[in-house]
Amino acid sequence: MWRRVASLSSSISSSFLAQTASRLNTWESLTTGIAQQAKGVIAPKEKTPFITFVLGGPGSGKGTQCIKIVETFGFAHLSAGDLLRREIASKSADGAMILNTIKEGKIVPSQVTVKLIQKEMELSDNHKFLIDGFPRTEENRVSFERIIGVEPNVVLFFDCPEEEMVKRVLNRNEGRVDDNLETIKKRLTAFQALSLPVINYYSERGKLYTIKAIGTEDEIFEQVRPIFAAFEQTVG
Ligand SMILES: Nc1ncnc2c1ncn2[C@@H]1O[C@H](COP(=O)(O)OP(=O)(O)OP(=O)(O)O)[C@@H](O)[C@H]1O
Ligand SMILES: O=c1ccn([C@@H]2O[C@H](COP(=O)(O)O)[C@@H](O)[C@H]2O)c(=O)[nH]1
Ligand SMILES: [Mg+2]
Repeated sequence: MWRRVASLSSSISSSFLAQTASRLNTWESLTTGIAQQAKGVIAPKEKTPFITFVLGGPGSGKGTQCIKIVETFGFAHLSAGDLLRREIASKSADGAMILNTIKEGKIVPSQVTVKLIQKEMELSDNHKFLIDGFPRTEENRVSFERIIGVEPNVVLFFDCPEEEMVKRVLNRNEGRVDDNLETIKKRLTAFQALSLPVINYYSERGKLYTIKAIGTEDEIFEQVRPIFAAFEQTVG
């Protein structure tokens, strides 16, 4: 089971710990983890987490390529959209709010999404994560760093022409409430206004890998493969 507490020595600075101590929820999860480890309840973490953010507009092929990355490189796939749809299906307290937000092509409050991602990471046996469709805004990005306390190692950007994205989404046929022309237009606008700044942020920090997301699924994966192959030795 992945525990962020176990990566303290390698990825969290002492100043981060001091900041974290002032945030009750995070501190609780840290201290609980430490106490459990001291009691031998959970195994100490053996590997540092390796985090990939998978970004791109609606229908750019993020989910499709994530399946291939999982098959080939053994990552855990956490789709933020799927986690939110699961909340709707489970009729949780946030379900109705999430449904309305998705129908409107808007972005769910960061705290809600980050908590869902955090829970999945903590439950996972894996240390290699593909976080698909997140962060969608600068605020999402900052929240993730603040709550989870780590930055991504790699950020993939599936760069796809709008016309192609619209065509793919309208043909998807999975019964999604947001796969209609009206919502797609809103999602594309949100992507341009809110998500591109996140992509630029990671580009400036040398973490961005841009994939030309046109062609067959296999052709696109041949652009993705060498990125993870290059990390395989070090990541495990
Ligand atoms: N290279 C491709 N060529 C044609 N169709 C594709 C390609 N890749 C994916 N698709 C199809 O396009 C649709 C959208 O793909 P996918 O669900 O992977 O996109 P996504 O980026 O995850 O979208 P969203 O952000 O809306 O979840 C799916 O029906 C998928 O099968
Ligand atoms: O981090 C996120 C991820 C998704 N959303 C909302 O869900 C839909 C669908 O997401 P997909 O990644 O396309 O499955 C998206 O349009 C947003 O409304 C979100 O708010 N935050
Ligand atoms: Mg998807």
